[in-house]
Amino acid sequence: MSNVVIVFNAGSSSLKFTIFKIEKKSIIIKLIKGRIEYDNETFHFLASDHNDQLITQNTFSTKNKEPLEYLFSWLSEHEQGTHHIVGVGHRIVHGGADFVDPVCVTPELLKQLESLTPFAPLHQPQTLAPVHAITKYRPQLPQIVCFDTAFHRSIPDIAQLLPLPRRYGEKGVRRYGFHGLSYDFLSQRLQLIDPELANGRTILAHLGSGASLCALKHGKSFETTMGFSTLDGLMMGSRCGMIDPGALLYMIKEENADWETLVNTLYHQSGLLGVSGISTDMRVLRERLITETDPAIRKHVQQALSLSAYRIVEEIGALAAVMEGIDGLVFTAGIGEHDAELRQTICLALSWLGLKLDTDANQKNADIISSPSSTIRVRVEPTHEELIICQNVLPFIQDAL
Ligand SMILES: Nc1ncnc2c1ncn2[C@@H]1O[C@H](COP(=O)(O)OP(=O)(O)O)[C@@H](O)[C@H]1O
Ligand SMILES: CC(=O)OP(=O)(O)O
Ligand SMILES: [Mg+2]
Repeated sequence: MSNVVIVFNAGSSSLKFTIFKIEKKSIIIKLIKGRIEYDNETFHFLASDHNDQLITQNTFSTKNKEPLEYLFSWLSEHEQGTHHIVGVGHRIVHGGADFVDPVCVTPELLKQLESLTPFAPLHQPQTLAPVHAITKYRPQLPQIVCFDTAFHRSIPDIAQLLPLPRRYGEKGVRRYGFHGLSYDFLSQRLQLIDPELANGRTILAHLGSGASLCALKHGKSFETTMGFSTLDGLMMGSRCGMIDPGALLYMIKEENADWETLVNTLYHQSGLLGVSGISTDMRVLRERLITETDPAIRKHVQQALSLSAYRIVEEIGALAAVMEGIDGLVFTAGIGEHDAELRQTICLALSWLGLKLDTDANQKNADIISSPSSTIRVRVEPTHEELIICQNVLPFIQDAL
């Protein structure tokens, strides 16, 4: 019987999970990886084995089945008495000012984390949902939560302030930063494969459905593009990123926009979707640029792609300025790992800094995509938020291993 840990990585567009086998108390081996994707009143369940071979693919109506209940019944069938679940790890998007280190779930802790929902009104309930589900379906399992905000606690105090009246700061309205588990993983990975970048001035670019940059200086987060909320910084799949707050004042005054309308506009209808009018999904937009025959639609798709790249270049410039230079650039997450075209646009725009792209290596999604004479080393590195969460779970469950 193998001891296994289940890790949940709930994000804006899906709930990913990974099942890890734990050997000799500390060796982590990936067994199964899967995701649950929500689509109106249905959910899709996909799972693949350690060789990334698809083992299950199903679609259900949420009226008939609760996704996590299904996951546990699937697990019971699938494991056939071979797996013993010893712990569960979760990504929680917001730890507020108080939670930095991973912590074991208690009813009291859950209440405290729920009280942070006003700071991340969409993500906090999404990332807490699997915690609630396990409390319901497997209450005996120890659950450990890890925070997306934690890695950014090293950002200088001055950069954590928002230039608003003091009373907002006192209520917790300040800059936090997100995608910290991804950045923590990458900084540890760089320590192994490229210590010079890990300890130098490196910009980590997490480009997925949600997107942000982290300025990694001497191994720590020095600045990041998301701030108070997951709306800040880069343009994303359906989120606007940084915009002039005057645009919100306009929506409120001229269109009587209420909270729900603003949430829907800024979180769900903006970004790539808003500008293209077509999709939140980078792959769909790339395809559409090739197949679309209507020049007006093509123009909008092209503008969405160009604006997304432009905003990344702008923010790289800002982060390089506050770090007083840049030695490395690392692309990660769905878009960062796979979209050679976007990486090329960004890298060409940074050639004035001495960045030289190896276009062949870039097309192949190679580990290093800059040429040897480049002043900035550019890497493509898959992120693994689930692995870092599993590592964080292990100290809590040593007695059970
Ligand atoms: N081969 C690819 N080329 C371009 N974009 C891709 C590719 N594969 C995935 N993506 C994009 O990555 C994004 C999703 O990234 P991901 O990191 O999985 O997001 P999340 O974890 O936030 O759900 C989508 O926009 C998707 O189109
Ligand atoms: C913090 C955030 O934006 O997360 P995600 O990319 O999962 O939406
Ligand atoms: Mg993600």
